[in-house]
Amino acid sequence: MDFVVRDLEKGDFRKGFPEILSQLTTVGNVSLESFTARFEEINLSPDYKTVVIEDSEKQRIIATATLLIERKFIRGCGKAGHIEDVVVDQTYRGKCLGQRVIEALLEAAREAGCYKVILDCAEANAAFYEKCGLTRKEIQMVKYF
Ligand SMILES: CC(=O)SCCNC(=O)CCNC(=O)[C@H](O)C(C)(C)COP(=O)(O)OP(=O)(O)OC[C@H]1O[C@@H](n2cnc3c(N)ncnc32)[C@H](O)[C@@H]1OP(=O)(O)O
Repeated sequence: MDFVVRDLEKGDFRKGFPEILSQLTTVGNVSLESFTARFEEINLSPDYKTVVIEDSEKQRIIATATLLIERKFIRGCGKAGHIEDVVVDQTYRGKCLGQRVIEALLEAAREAGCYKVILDCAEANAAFYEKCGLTRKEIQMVKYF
């Protein structure tokens, strides 16, 4: 099987990008137009990076994860990376593809000069992130609107 790790492209809408995200959470109504508008918006920013893995034989997106770079005042106006929306298609799990997308984002964060990368996850996924080299720290809090 031929797996390619690369940045998200406009054509990925038709290669199953919304479907892969629906294995993580509720995607809602995302049309090609709204996907394209959001893609163009984040593509202009140096502070967003969404990576995907494509099964090139099937031309399907089988994994994705996003890095957001926060520009801080603390730490000498340092930058912190936030990893979000990590998912691997259920038929491809256990093949180190999750690890590959995380490694790609950690490297991107390092290259962008981030002093740390953080993320929130369920207890059930903590061991996966520990395998990727992250460690536990503090707790998550939320308020939905
Ligand atoms: C910040 C966020 O977005 S959190 C949301 C995370 N995403 C989800 O919960 C969506 C549903 N789950 C998934 O998509 C996948 O199961 C993922 C992304 C969590 C893991 O992806 P996979 O490709 O299956 O993981 P991968 O094969 O790279 O695993 C790497 C290592 O972690 C281990 N691992 C993976 N998942 C788990 C787990 N839930 N518990 C314990 N160990 C795990 C693997 O066994 C492997 O260890 P090894 O190197 O010793 O063999």
